[in-house]
Amino acid sequence: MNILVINAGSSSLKYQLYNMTDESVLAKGLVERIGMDSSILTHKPTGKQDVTEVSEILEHTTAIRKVLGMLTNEEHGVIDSIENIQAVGHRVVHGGESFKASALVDSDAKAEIRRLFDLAPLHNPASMMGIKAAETNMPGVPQVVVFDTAFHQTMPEKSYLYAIPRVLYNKYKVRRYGAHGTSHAYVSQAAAEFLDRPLEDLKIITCHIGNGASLTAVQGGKSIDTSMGMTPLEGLMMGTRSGDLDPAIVPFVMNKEELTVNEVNSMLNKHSGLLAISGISSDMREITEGMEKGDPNSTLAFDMYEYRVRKYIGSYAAAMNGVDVIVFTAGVGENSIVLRQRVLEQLTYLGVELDEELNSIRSGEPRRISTANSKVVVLVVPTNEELVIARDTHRIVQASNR
Ligand SMILES: Nc1ncnc2c1ncn2[C@@H]1O[C@H](COP(=O)(O)OP(=O)(O)O)[C@@H](O)[C@H]1O
Ligand SMILES: CC(=O)OP(=O)(O)O
Ligand SMILES: [Mg+2]
Repeated sequence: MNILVINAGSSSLKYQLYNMTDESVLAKGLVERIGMDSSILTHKPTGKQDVTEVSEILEHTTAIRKVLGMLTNEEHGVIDSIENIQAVGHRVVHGGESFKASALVDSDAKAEIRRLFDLAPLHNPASMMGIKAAETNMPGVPQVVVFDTAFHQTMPEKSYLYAIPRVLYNKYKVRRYGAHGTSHAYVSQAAAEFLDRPLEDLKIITCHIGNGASLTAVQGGKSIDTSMGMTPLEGLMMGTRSGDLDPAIVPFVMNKEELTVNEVNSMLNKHSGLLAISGISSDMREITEGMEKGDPNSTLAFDMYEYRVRKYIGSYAAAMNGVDVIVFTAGVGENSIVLRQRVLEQLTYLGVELDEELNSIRSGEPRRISTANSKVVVLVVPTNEELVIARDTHRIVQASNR
C-alpha cells in the first residue's frame, strides 16, 4: 500500500509518499508560501534529482494538485498514476478531548475538527484545508487523521486543569492539551528500544525542540505532563512564540497599546520568542551564529531559550520524582550541539554527565551523548512524525477494509 502523508500548515504543506511494504520513502517535499506571490515547491524523489518549481499557488487544493503532478511526473515522478496512492494520512494538531487515537476521516470527524478551530486557530483550519484538498484531488481515497494531542490524553486532571473557574472547562473545555504528541510518543518508544529496556519501567523527559517546542514527562510510556497548553503557545520560548508569561500582561498590553484580540494573539504567536529578543531571526542557526560573533541580543535570546528548557527539565524531574532518560529531538534538539551542551552541563545535580565528544558527533541515528557513568542517560533520537502517521493510516485503513 502506498500512503501519502500530509502535514499542512497555514502557508505550507509538507508531504511524504511511503511504500508500506518496506516503509520506504518514495518521495518527499514541501510547498512553501501558499497564497503569496511566488510559491515554491521543493520535490525530493528518492534516487532521482531534487527539483524546485516556483509558481503561483493560491490555496491548498492547488498545492496538492501540484504535488500529485510531481509524484506522477515522467521525469521527477515515482509512481505511474494517482491510483497508485491507496490512502492519505494527515497531521492534525488539535483533537481536543474527543480524539484519543487516530481516526478515519468521515463527516463526524470533519465536524469535530471544525468545532476545534477555536482551540487551535493557527493549526486546525490548515489541516482542514489539507483534508479538503486531498478529497477534491483524490475522491474516494480513504483518509486518516493523526492528532498531536492524542498522546497527551493520559495526563491526570492535576496536570491538565488550569486553576481558573471550573465553569470554563465545563462550558468551553479550557484545559491543557499539549502538542507534538506523535513525536513525544515515537521518541520515548525509540529510546526504550535503543536502551533495550521496557518502556513501562522508565521515567523519560522528551525535549521536542524545533520551531515549535515542547517538553513532556513520560512515565511508564504515558504522558503525565507537557509544556504546551490549551494551544501550542504555552511553555518554552520558541522561534516566534513567547511561551509562558504572566497572563496579566495580556490585558495590560491590550489596554496600553489598544490591541485587538487578533493583534495580541499575533504578537505572542508570530512576533515573540527568539525573533523578538534577538531582533534578527527565529532560526536557531542564525541565533547561534550571532552569539558566536558576540552579538548581545542573540546571546540573550539563546540564554533565555536554554534557561527555559533547563527549568522545564527540572520541573519534570520533580513531577516524576526522578528521571532515567532525557531525549533531545526535532530541528534544534537533533542538531544544536551547543544548546544540548549548555543545558546538560548545568544538570549535574541530577547526576547528568555529558560526554562532549559523543555530543559533537553528527548523525541521523539514535545515539547516547552521556558518559557511561552518568546517572541519567541522555539520548538524541531523530523524530519521525511522518512514519508514525503512515503506520497509523495503514493500520486503520486495513482494519476498515475487513
Ligand atoms: N544545525 C542546526 N543548529 C541549530 N539549529 C538548527 C540546526 N538545524 C536546524 N535547526 C533549527 O531547527 C528549527 C526547525 O526545527 P523543525 O523541527 O524542523 O521545526 P518545524 O517542524 O516546527 O518546522 C529551526 O529553528 C532551525 O534553525
Ligand atoms: C504544534 C506545533 O507547534 O507544531 P510545529 O512545531 O510544527 O509548529
Ligand atoms: Mg515540527
